[in-house]
Amino acid sequence: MESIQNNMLPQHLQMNETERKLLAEEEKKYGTKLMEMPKDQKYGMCFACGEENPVGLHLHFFWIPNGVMAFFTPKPEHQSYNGRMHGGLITVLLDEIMGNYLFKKEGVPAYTARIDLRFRTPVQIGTTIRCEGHEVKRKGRLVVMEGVIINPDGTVAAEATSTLMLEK
Ligand SMILES: CCCCCCCCCC(=O)SCCNC(=O)CCNC(=O)[C@H](O)C(C)(C)COP(=O)(O)OP(=O)(O)OC[C@H]1O[C@@H](n2cnc3c(N)ncnc32)[C@H](O)[C@@H]1OP(=O)(O)O
Repeated sequence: MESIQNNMLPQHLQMNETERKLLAEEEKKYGTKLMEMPKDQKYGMCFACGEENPVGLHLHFFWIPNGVMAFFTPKPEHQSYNGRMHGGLITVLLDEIMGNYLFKKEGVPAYTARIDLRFRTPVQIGTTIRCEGHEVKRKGRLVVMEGVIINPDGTVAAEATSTLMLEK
């Protein structure tokens, strides 16, 4: 269960209170507890999800029907123009949510071969955004995924389509 796992983690790896509250709201919406994807020991230095990376984003991913969800609250060190989250880091969130989902689902690394991304509205530092990803189609080892980031007011902050190659 997420809440038990979260409490057992060191403070800097835990989801914050707002993220936990939003997770509970999503669970209410889906009518079920959402299971967290296990952390991968082999890739502990991953910038987006690794627990061993001292400057990482320490994301937590949850299975949702046909996809994946995560929350992120950008800090001052994640900005570009004052108060606005850096677009490169928004790209990291989208790349990761699509790639990590495939990795966990298939059990082999999924390498991003292409990512097309549209920044629609700014993400403000200190706000909690919701990231979602789901599979669109596949042909052999090539998989097309879609990802979206939603601001607290429900507006789309960014959306992306990526093509990933599954390792043989
Ligand atoms: C917990 C651990 C953390 C998990 C994190 C996951 C999230 C992060 C994901 C990433 O960001 S991975 C890092 C960034 N990406 C890379 O480093 C990938 C670098 N590129 C490569 O390694 C290779 O280009 C790649 C493996 C993607 C493909 O090379 P291959 O040599 O295996 O394939 P090839 O180029 O021969 O193409 C094979 C087929 O795929 C097709 N293809 C390749 N790229 C394509 C593309 N982008 N769109 C459409 N088709 C594509 C290509 O046309 C061809 O079709 P055909 O067989 O029909 O001829």
